Amino acid sequence: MTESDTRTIPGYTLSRTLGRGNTSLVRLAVDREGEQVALKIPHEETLGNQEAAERFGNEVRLTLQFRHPHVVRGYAGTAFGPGAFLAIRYYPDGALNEQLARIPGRTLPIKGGLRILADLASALAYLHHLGAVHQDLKTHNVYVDGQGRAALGDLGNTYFVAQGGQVSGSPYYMAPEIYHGESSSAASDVYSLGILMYELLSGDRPYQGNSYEELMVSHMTRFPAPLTHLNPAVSRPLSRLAEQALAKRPGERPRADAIRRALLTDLGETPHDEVYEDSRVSQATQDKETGRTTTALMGRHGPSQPRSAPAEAKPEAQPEAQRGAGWNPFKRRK
Ligand SMILES: Nc1ncnc2c1ncn2[C@@H]1O[C@H](COP(=O)(O)OP(=O)(O)OP(=O)(O)O)[C@@H](O)[C@H]1O
Repeated sequence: MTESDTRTIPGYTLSRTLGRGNTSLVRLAVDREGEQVALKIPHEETLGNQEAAERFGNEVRLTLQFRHPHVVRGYAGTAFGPGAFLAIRYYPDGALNEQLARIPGRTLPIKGGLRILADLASALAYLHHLGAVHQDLKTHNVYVDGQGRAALGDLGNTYFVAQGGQVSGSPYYMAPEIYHGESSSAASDVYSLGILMYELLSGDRPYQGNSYEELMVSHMTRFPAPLTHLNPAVSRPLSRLAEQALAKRPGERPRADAIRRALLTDLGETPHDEVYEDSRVSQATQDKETGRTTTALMGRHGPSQPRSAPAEAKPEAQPEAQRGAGWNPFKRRK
């Protein structure tokens, strides 16, 4: 039992633990309106480490700021200090990796997979439209509701390109240029989406490796079989787009919105242009769908300082990469 297990958050009745990540403990809770929410409570070590605390503060700030049906909805939060927390929409089935682990063969019905991917492409197109990059698209950060609609969560590493940010990513999903130590971009998010397309539509991630170095070589030098060969239910145009999303050069990758359109076409729908609400945060706004008041209680935080991004993503700057034993291809490199 840690300090985050015993903390109380004013205004919420806490119940069972939903999960425990590297940054926070996630508890099911009921708010003042009697609605269930997931409460993210940072670990003591997170609050005690400036970089981790800033990442949590960033997640609170951006989750409350962004407004999109396929970005996990934030209801309230405190970004910094001993009372830091984030209240978000509760997903009873947990994260997508946990859902997949319960499905034999880890393979979703084709329409379910296409729908999740279309929702995620829509979320990325929205972030990219705002000039932001997510940097950590993976099944662990995707939440799917009872209707099979997906939302992208975990915005701790998201940053606005114009303001600069620290490069990060998870080895299974990381674009070649990030392995090279270059900056992340909308195109590196699209690469991660390409990996997810293979994962959800073929049942396997396209690049494998038993160490950081093996996985890096795989991302940099190999080319996966066309998706349509692995799953004939995938149309040729979509298969081609998935291959392009995995282009080694960022400039050759399609935009997230083009992938959204192709996915909707495969679902038999006519893709329309998406119109975005103004996402600038107001301190207290009414949520249109739920009527719930969203309150952003923000402590000392602001846009992160521009940093020289690439250095920390370089393999040589990753001690875990050399250790081998602690190797976890899902773990965010930061
Ligand atoms: N909105 C939610 N609804 C239901 N369960 C959730 C929700 N958010 C998180 N969880 C559960 O809590 C676990 C930990 O959450 P998460 O991975 O976001 O933690 P974190 O510490 O913020 O992330 P990281 O480990 O990437 O730093 C998830 O794997 C999931 O099981």
